Amino acid sequence: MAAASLIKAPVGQNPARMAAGRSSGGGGVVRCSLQGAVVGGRAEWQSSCAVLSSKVAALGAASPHAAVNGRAAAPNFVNGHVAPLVPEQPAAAAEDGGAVLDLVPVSSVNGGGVAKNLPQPLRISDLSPAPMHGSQLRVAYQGVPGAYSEKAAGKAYPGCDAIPCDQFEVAFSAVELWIADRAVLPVENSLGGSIHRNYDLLLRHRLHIVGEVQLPVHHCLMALPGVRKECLTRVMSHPQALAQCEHTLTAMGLNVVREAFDDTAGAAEYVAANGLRDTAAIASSRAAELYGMEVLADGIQDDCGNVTRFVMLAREPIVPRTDRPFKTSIVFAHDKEGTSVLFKVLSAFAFRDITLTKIESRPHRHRPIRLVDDANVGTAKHFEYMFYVDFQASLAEPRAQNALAEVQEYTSFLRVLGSYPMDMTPMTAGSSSTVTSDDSSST
Ligand SMILES: O=C(O)C(=O)C[C@]1(C(=O)O)C=C[C@@H](O)C=C1
Repeated sequence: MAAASLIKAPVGQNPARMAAGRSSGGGGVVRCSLQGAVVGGRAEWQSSCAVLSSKVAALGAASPHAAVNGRAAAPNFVNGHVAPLVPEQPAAAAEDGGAVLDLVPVSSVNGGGVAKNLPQPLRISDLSPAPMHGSQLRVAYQGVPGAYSEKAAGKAYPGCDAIPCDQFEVAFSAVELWIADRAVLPVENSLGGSIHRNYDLLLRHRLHIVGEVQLPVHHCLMALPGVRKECLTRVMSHPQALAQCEHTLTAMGLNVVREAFDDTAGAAEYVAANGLRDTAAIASSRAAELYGMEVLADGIQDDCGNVTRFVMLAREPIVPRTDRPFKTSIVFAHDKEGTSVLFKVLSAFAFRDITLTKIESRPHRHRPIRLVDDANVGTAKHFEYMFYVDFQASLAEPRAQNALAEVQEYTSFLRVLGSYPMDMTPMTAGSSSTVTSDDSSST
């Protein structure tokens, strides 16, 4: 299988998992047809399933009879990365009108018909296990119980087993090492902006974004029972929380030292555990309950619309659909000087009426990216900046696939971080309605 990989593997990535290539000649894509797939290891099997599912779904879009399980078109999609569109193959029609997905290598086919006496061919329904809800999922988050990340995990996967981690990196590793099924991590806040650390980690790890939650964040100022505001000389919390309450603290006359802590609830726990009667913490009301702190002021965030966006991460991507609003996150880089690459990339979306919801540039000069060439030989490449873009379209939509195929023309590195349901729950403070999560079993 020739490998003209066009979506490059960042440093530390397994290039085999980044198989992608052009439809014209020598594609790194695992070449499949609906009549059967030449499958190798698990990763290739998954890639061929994803590519086949996109073709079956495209057939489903073309004719009502070929619709499979009512699912709309799935993306042309390999291991979470867009594979260029491959020419459609005529599908073998099953008796019930659904397309037959023959993923099992057949030893003999009599006269072009389906092979006899072999295991039944897999169907799309076999590839999409029944949705598993939070109650059986282990979800890693950064912080201790009472952190907003814990609340976000519960919103994303109601009833899940939330696993506290002392660092964001540990949450990523917990999923990669099968200790957790998902990770839920904050990526931006409506007041404090992006949480850059996690953008960098998204690039360095191979997890996929499979969902998002928008969490209204309602901060409380708290201290040990009986401590009065006038006795305070210090306020501790997560830097984001301190930034989100800066003006209110000043307005309250608390011109005291601000001290950063790993997470909001951790700050409350620390003050309580050490009996600090000159120190307050900024955290959630649940943290106050958990650690025996008294709330001195409630709702001290500078803006009542204070919302933090979290993303849900998994080892495998979901197969995007078009039956609900989807968002797609990508990261790209280029090494072409002065060729208005950004303008061309943004126009690839604008001319297809695709709305962008985020653009973030991250300096990357000193951290090489591993690029994989046509012979699967990796070389380290330095880019001045990595650009993160979120757009409102599903990879199941041809306009999104075609936009990304065009973006690939302009960039030296492109990776799809995920295509996932948008969190459409109302953004009222304290709203805790559940979000459409990735509806997949723990993978
Ligand atoms: O410290 C917490 O409680 C977290 O969940 C982290 C975090 C963040 O990193 O932004 C999440 C939501 C709030 O914006 C404050 C802090």
